[in-house]
Amino acid sequence: MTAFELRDLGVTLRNREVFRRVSLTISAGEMVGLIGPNGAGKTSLMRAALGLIPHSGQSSLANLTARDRARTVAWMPQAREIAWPVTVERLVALGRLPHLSPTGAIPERDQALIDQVIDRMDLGALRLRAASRLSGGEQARALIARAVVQDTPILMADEPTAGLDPAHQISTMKVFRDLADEGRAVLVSLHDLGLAARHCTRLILLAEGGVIADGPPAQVLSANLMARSFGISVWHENTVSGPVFQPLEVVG
Ligand SMILES: Nc1ncnc2c1ncn2[C@@H]1O[C@H](COP(=O)(O)OP(=O)(O)OP(=O)(O)O)[C@@H](O)[C@H]1O
Repeated sequence: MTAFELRDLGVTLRNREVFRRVSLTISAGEMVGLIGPNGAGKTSLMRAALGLIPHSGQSSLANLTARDRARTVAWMPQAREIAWPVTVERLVALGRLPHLSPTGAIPERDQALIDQVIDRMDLGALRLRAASRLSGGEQARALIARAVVQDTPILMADEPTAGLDPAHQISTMKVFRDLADEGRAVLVSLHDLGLAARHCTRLILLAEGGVIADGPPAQVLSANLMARSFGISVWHENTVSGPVFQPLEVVG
């Protein structure tokens, strides 16, 4: 089942074309990693898909009202700013806002979901701490939890694992993968190609002003495409504990 579609999407910022003619269909159940070198346009692609920046072409999400969009897509931007001194528990609960009745009371069912996600994101010990005073990685986990609690059919996250320690990077990718396996569509931009290789069902490689590869991780992470897009040599092997991918050297 199609979760969202982009048709001939293009973004030009300050007279510079970032990418053009990107057409994609993302389906329910897919865990899609968006990869590409710095400045390739990963953030711009996600923001344009959400209708947050001017673009050419179409995105099936761009014309939703703000409320409908918040009920359809949980969006985790790269900038992680927690402006208010709310507790972690309250911050996560804010993810339910698009679903609340006008009285604003949190229903019991919602509280159970909030508790479950706090547990899943390993935030139990932090739940009564002021979110604005957590470390960068702890704040990232709280913001991911807020997005997960939104309980939407689509999840989009811009570099969600940046700044997390290895254990929390892995557990966060597993949470996203579980959400995809449960039938949601997940799109995450990633610089860690090892995590992308292990946890994504599909990779989209953005470079040279467009999508230059789209398919299963083993295909997109090929030596040729990695040399062409990132200028790196790589080591990639299927092991008993899953695919292992390691960038090796800068080439060319
Ligand atoms: N507000 C803006 N005005 C002008 N140019 C911009 C603006 N935002 C981004 N750009 C430019 O657009 C290009 C794509 O940026 P974008 O942040 O989408 O890339 P990215 O692939 O997400 O990069 P990174 O991996 O470094 O996060 C870059 O060259 C960037 O300098």
